Amino acid sequence: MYKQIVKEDELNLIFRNTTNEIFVADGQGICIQVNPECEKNLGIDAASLIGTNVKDLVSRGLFTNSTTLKVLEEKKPVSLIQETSIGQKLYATGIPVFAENGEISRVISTSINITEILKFQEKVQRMELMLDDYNKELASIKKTIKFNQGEIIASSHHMKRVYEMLEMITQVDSTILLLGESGVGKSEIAHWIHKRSNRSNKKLIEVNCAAIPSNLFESELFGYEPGAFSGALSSGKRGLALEADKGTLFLDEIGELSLELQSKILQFIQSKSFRKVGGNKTEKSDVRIITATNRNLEQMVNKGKFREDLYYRLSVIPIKIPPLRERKEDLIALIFLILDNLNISYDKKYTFSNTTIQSLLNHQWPGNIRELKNTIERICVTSKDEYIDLDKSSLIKYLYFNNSDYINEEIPRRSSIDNDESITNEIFSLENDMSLKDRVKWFEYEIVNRYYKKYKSTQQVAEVLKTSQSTISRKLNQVEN
Ligand SMILES: Nc1ncnc2c1ncn2[C@@H]1O[C@H](COP(=O)(O)OP(=O)(O)OP(=O)(O)O)[C@@H](O)[C@H]1O
Repeated sequence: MYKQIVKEDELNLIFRNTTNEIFVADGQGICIQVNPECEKNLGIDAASLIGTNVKDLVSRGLFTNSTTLKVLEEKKPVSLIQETSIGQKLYATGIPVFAENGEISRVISTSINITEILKFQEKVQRMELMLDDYNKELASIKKTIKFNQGEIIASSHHMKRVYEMLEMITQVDSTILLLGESGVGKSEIAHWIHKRSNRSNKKLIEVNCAAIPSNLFESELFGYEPGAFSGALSSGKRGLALEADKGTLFLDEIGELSLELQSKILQFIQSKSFRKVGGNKTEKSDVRIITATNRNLEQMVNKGKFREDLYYRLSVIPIKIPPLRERKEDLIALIFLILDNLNISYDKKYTFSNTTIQSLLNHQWPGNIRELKNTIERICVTSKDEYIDLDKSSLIKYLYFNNSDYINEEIPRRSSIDNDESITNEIFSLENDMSLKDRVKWFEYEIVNRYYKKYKSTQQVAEVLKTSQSTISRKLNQVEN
């Protein structure tokens, strides 16, 4: 049988080279031996420790919680955590060695340095707390992300006020005027109001005043009698106002109506009655009216472009929906909502990196929610991976809307312009007094108009020119009104 003989110098070698600290004291608690690891942990050399009572070392503040003292007191093995004066944290175990007389002759303490482990543990705890905070934040975002189930995203101060107002007015029948830039969500809000009103079991009829040509507007809205005009259906037409009876009539882009049509609308709002085109019978329709515009109606009233009496009738409850750039707090919720909806529609799991979210948050979104939604959709559907990591400069190529799409000022009428060629000449002429801004607007109008002549549909032009139908209608109307 192999008999293991360990020589003393070999034991010494092990004692000196172990990475665990070894501290040996006698039965009185006087230090009699330490290894180099102990010198390292305490920041003091062996000579200053050996021969000193542990009580003195503790009272000098060299370390806290002495295993030696505890073992001497309890006469059994103990384990505890110590901290040394140089900031090391040790997990120490002390073991008593008994002499034949039953007294403790030695206390052997070994320790492992757990400073780094504790730091790591602290880091993990901090991360867990952060994760907890993120989860809470996410839960609160998810609470507001319920637009489809009937909630409006209102994390920002501005939108909270709008939301409070909306909640107050859903049950009353007052006329509402929704104001705000293109794409802020006016139509969505009109639908939201209807769904919450006591008319929700009836229809909401949406009429885009800019999309229906002026000459057809009256017959579309109020209907017509058989044979009322050439090309009319022989059965006549009921009209949208009657379709909306007991429900809601939503007149979008009300600022685009001609003065003549404005008077017809005023008459209808005042009396809730109308006559079909070609008819002489008075029809009644009980509708709640919601209107919306991205125009400055007050300014239009001052310029004589909008009837003052109609303006006052419509703005019984005016609600201004702030642009996205003024409600950054809603942006994050909208990003996640749009992404969620997209994932549902395309059965995908698109996720955005922090950089992508930050780039989206930093953009001003002149086209508001519509621009945000289109951009997110473009980013996702053109991405090879479901995990999308996009920085600010890469975001630019997904933004196809241009600020001028959202400006609603009018172009001054130039009566001298009557054909394509003279328009182009005038725009580029060095002789006239037109400002650069007006020339750009005329130029835009020209492009849109030429496409309109070709396609005869604002919807198709919008698709070709990659913008919204309302933008196209507005640009056409800027000069035609
Ligand atoms: N809170 C919302 N959550 C998700 N999508 C929204 C929200 N609000 C609006 N949208 C989306 O943004 C787009 C623009 O909204 P909407 O048509 O309601 O704007 P608008 O202010 O009526 O614009 P315009 O003046 O051009 O008619 C739509 O696609 C709509 O579905």
